[in-house]
Amino acid sequence: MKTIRKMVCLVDGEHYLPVTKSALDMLDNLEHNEVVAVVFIGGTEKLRETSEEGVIEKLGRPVHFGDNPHEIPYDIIGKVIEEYDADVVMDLSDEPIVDYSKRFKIATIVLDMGIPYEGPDFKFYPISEHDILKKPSFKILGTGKRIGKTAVSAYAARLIHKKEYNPCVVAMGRGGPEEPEIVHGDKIEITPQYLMEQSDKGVHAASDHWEDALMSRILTIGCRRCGGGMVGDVFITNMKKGAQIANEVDADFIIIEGSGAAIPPIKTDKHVVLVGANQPLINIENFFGPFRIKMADLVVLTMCEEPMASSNKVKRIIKFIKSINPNATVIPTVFRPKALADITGKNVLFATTAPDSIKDVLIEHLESNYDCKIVGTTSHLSNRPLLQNDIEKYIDEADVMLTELKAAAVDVATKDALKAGLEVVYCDNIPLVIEGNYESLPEAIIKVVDSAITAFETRTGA
Ligand SMILES: Nc1ncnc2c1ncn2[C@@H]1O[C@H](COP(=O)(O)OP(=O)(O)OP(=O)(O)O)[C@@H](O)[C@H]1O
Ligand SMILES: O=C(O)[C@@H](COP(=O)(O)O)OP(=O)(O)O
Repeated sequence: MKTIRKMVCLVDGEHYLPVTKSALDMLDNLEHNEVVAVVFIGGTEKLRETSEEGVIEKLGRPVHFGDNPHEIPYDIIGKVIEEYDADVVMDLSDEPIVDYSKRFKIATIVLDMGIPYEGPDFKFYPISEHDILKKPSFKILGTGKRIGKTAVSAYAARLIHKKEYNPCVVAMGRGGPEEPEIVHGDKIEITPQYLMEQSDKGVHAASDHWEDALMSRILTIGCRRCGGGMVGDVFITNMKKGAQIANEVDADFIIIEGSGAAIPPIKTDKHVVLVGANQPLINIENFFGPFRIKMADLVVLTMCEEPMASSNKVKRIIKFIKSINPNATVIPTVFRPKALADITGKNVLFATTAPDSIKDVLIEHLESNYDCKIVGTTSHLSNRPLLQNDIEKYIDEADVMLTELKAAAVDVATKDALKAGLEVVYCDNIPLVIEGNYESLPEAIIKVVDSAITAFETRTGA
């Protein structure tokens, strides 16, 4: 037997009330649907009856109003959903009361309460979350691709390990394995030759769980996903299986890592949200950027330097994040490369996915910190033909291929370098907090870990 859907409808004064009433009656007459309440979200043009009592009488059901008739009562929408324990919100309004941006704001509120938001030609679903983890956990999600989720995930795993908790990472990626794959970064030595063997077997050996395992030397579990919706759900993923494996392995804290702007469909105790200051402001401040930001206990704002982001842009993003999620800690950072093996005095060919515009900063950092010479750089690690051209250009001058473990790092960069007799050294991206009055990143991460452990213990009585 299907249950009845309790529906809250959003209506306005830009529709003639009898027209709105006929839509409400129609929705009410649908089998399995009950309009439990109406929220009046503004407008006057078609109202002959302007008193609240008059509108309630004309619509024939409970109607809720905000204090200011010229503003959408976002808070009232949330309260009404709660009061009526609604299952869905149906929007019967239109321009000029709602526009695209206002609808995304409404959607953010509704979806955050775990129910769908519908209109005549759209339906947004809340994200799915499997409640299956049997250990304390947090998840790392982001507002876009290549903004540092993996770098921060690996950094957090190392910190947690130092605290003598035993973490594992479950990562999903679009190049992940058909069946969740365990990489024992804690036990095996992940050498370039070992990664080549994996790659020759058809494995995407530069997938995020390999990167996490190499950078942090902990156990990781790799999963795949296809598709990413606007809110953050994926179309398919084997992450549920991956999370179940995490319950069984020798680890006592679980980091669940997202892919692109897709949110891992696994319920966790806390959330770390990565936002790239290099991203267009519209994607951070509008659409479903705020939905992700509101989930955060900690926001790591990455790429906070020129030319990716001016200091004014960074300040504006921090202010915006604090305005919509005042409880979250916000830490602005930049990334700097760290070689995982000695490259002192070597001639280095550096392969990265970082944009060309930051190349000189990264070269300067490597040369001054490692006393090496960067004889060539390619920022085409994720474009195989261009990468191959760049490698051919510089390979004769280099002793070492220094590469991030991403994209074509194994099947092209490592392979070509080994073939040419070069040493291959992998490179991590370390988040550093920018100058200013900000919390320490390690402390903020450990705070999230501790609060996740407390939340887990409270939730499970453990
Ligand atoms: N100083 C910098 N400025 C801009 N980009 C940088 C800088 N340093 C590193 N990067 C780039 O930042 C990105 C960080 O990638 P990271 O993998 O951590 O992000 P992600 O969101 O997890 O993506 P993926 O899942 O592909 O690994 C890389 O492309 C790296 O080359
Ligand atoms: O493309 C993706 O799904 C991952 C990387 O995938 P893998 O290479 O790890 O499979 O990158 P992200 O979007 O997290 O920045």
